Parts: sequence; structure tokens; C-alpha cells
Amino acid sequence: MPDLEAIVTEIADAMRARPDRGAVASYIPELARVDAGQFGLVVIDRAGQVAAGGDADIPFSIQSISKVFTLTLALGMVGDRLWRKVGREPSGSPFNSIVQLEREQGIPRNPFINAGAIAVTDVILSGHQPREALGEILRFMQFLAQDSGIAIDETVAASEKRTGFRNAALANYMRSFGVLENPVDYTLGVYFHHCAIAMTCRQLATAGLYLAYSGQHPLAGHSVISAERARRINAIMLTCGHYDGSGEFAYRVGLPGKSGVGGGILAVAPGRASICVWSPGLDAAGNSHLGRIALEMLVKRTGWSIFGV
Ligand SMILES: NC(=O)CC[C@H](N)C(=O)O
Repeated sequence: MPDLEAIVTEIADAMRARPDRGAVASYIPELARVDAGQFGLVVIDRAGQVAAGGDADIPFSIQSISKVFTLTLALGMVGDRLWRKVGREPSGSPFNSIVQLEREQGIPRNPFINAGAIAVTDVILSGHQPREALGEILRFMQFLAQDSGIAIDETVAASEKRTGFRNAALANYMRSFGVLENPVDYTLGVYFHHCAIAMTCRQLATAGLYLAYSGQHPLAGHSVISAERARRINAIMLTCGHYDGSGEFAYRVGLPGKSGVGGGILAVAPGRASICVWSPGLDAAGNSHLGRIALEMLVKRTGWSIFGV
């Protein structure tokens, strides 16, 4: 077993010293105010052993990382019927792209691009009031992270709602094909709010444990999903979790991972650990610049890439 404490500390120190940080997301005005100098890394294993470095306990906007958890919830609600509304192929396009939707009858390529995540949110919303659906998502996060203090940052949600014209276009377009079933405003409201959940690296790494351990959450003492479903979600994270940067992430890191424009990445080392890294500056594809570099260092030191050492 590698000395995780030492490795995580070494990586956090190396990342803090780097001048290249990428650029914080500016299309959501509230995210543009975040200090790009921050960096956090947490690795948690089956026994709940934590190796933490840097700003491990500062909450940040989880943004698209929430899509892993909404996918898990939606699959729990409707099972494989979900795949009638959303595909599971990489898009090779930016996260907010609309181009494929017209050719593919309003069915988004996968649950992690914005269009796909909005379709998944719509499924969770069906038969519920927006407030209930959002409560369901938030309680699921609190349960997985074993922390009832986790909350939605209403300022971020409002900021995105004010400026989310692109997502509104995607949602209306899908509604025109009947892929969305609920009022577009309701679906978008729930979507913006679950993206605006604020969590720390420690909380997110804890929440991701069920994906690292075949659907079992060792700390919650619960089977969250079947081993088969966990494996499949990991596969979609690997192929689609970084949008048009997914190939590069697989090449450099080789772990299922999901990024968010808040600068977080949740990564899963199956059977070994759940990992969360955060650095708000992004690369051109909207994925954390230092986050990816840090994970690349981590897999080099640990040999945890699923593709070999
Ligand atoms: N990549 C992301 O994190 C995008 C999520 C963001 N809420 C959006 O819809 O644009």
C-alpha cells in the first residue's frame, strides 16, 4: 500500500507552487468570483482512512459532479427505461453543445453533457413538485457524504438561472421532441439548484465511495446500488465524464472521473479509493487544469490507473 498521506501532501505542495492555474468559469458570474489560488485533494479508502491535502475542507460549487448522483438516483427510480431518454456514448462535443440534438431527435448523447443531465433531472422531477425532487437529491448527497450540513448555495443557483440561456435553449429544444415531460422552468430550476450544491473535497470523496466499492458504501454501511450498476456508472464516467476532454483524461489519468465547472473532479479507483480534487481554474474543455495534473501525479505514484501501472 502506498504511503497516501505523503503522496497527497507532496501533490498538494507541488500544485500550490504552480503558477499555471487555468481560468475560472466566467459564464456563471458567481463562479467568476472564486479565488483561483485554491487547491484541495482528498483520498478515502474502504476503511474510511483519509489522506487530505490543501483546501480539503473548503466548500465549492460541485456543478456537473452532481450529474453522477442524479444519474444514480434516476436509474434507481426508473431503471433501464432511463436509456430511452438519454444515450451513453461520448459526445466529443463541449458540455453545453446543442448540435447533436437535432440529428438525434432530441435524445442527448449521454447523461453528463448538460442536455443529458437536464433530461435526467426531468425524470427525477416527474410525479413530484420541484421542491420535493430537489429535497430528494440533497438528502441523497447528505446521506452519501454522511453529513447533514450539506446545502445548496442559493446565490450560485440564482446566478446561473439569470444567465442560463444556453441551458434554457437545450431544455426547450428537448421539450419540443417530447424528451422532457415537465414544465421547462421547473426542470431547469431543479437542475440549476443541484449544480449549485456546495461540498468540500472530503465530503465529495466520501460520497463517491459506493462507486469505488461495487455499489457498497463502507461508511454508510449500506448497499447503495448493485455492483453491476456501479460498474456501468464508472464506465460512463470514464468515457463521458470530461466531455470532449474525456479521451485526454483517460490517457493521462486512467480513472473514471467526473468534472464540474466549479473546478472539482470526483475520481474513482475501483477497489482502492474514492478521490476528490479541486482547483477552480479550468482548461479549454471546462475541466479543472490543476485537478487533472494532480490526478495524473497520483496515479503515477500509486499505480492506480485502471489501464495498468
Ligand atoms: N460542466 C459543468 O459543470 C456545467 C454545469 C453548469 N451548471 C451548466 O449547466 O453549465
